Amino acid sequence: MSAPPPAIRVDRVTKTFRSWESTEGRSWKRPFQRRRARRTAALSEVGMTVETGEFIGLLGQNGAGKSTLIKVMTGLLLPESGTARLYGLDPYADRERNAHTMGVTFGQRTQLWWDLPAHDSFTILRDIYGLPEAEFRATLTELNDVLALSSFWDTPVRFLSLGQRVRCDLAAALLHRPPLLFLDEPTIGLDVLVKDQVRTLLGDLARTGDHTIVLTTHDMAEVEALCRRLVVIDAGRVVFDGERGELAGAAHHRRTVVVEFETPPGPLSLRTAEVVSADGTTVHLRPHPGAEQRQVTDELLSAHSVRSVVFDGTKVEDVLRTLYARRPETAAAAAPTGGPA
Ligand SMILES: Nc1ncnc2c1ncn2[C@@H]1O[C@H](COP(=O)(O)OP(=O)(O)OP(=O)(O)O)[C@@H](O)[C@H]1O
Repeated sequence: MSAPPPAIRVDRVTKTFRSWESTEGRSWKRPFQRRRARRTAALSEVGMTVETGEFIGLLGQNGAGKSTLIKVMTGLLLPESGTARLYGLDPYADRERNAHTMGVTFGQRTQLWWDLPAHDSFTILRDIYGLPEAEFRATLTELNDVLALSSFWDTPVRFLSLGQRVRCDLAAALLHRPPLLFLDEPTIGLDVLVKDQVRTLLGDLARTGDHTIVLTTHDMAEVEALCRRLVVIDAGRVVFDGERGELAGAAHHRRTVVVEFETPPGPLSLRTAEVVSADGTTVHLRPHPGAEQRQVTDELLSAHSVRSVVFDGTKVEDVLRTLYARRPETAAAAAPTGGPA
């Protein structure tokens, strides 16, 4: 018997957007200004496979292509080349079947009926998914315990604050208990307490091993708390796909060390690190590639009176900064095409 297909398989997906830009600058005085076409390669030959039970962080700078990839994976957009499959099914052609197995949130945009109270949207979704009443009530009670929705779920969605709306969107995505979740910035606009609760909820779902979760976020604390595997997109291309702990090596990221000496150490020559800067008793070092934290500390302590040694730059955020800085041109993917229209 062949193995079941992975939860997600994306193979060489490319998506280019065409838009128009003025060649003469914007002005209401020039309504018939000349325009030229602009091509944006939002995704270029993107590939990845996500097995059932994985929780991946899909990361990248603004405009990197994360939302476009989620739209392709969820069948909202057709790629111009390449394929996407969810449990072996085409997300676009089989979107009705897939709707039962996946939940999607787009933090920036609501999936709820704008003029209806959120609770009415939940009831409509109950009917769309054919959920038994008892199951619907039990799930909604659980979600309400975590997301505290009941004080505003009778208010039309368009009157909700961003944080309230995002919480309702999250509940709508989880209502039919889908095994596959695409969460595009699910905690945007949430206060710290609700953010913590959502993080706990996602962590609990992940621990069951039954849920496959793709999370995009600009909150690196969230990534460190939840995601073991990271896929980093830059200018529409996958530039890293691996364990979180491997990211620093792949980015050639070197941490810095801030050493506070008892007295100014004078010129320093170390086997394990180079001096980046020195100011009185404070010295910034950069460990040589391969030098471990303990080796640097041992060398410092063996020859000097040291007050403190702080290793910096170990966070995902610091490593991503290094990774992005390695790219020659930030806007490499966007290029004007053709002449004036
Ligand atoms: N409908 C569209 N028409 C034209 N260009 C688009 C369209 N949608 C996205 N783009 C462009 O495609 C690129 C990728 O956009 P996308 O929304 O996927 O980025 P993102 O990584 O999700 O960014 P962010 O973190 O800011 O949400 C951007 O340059 C964006 O301007």
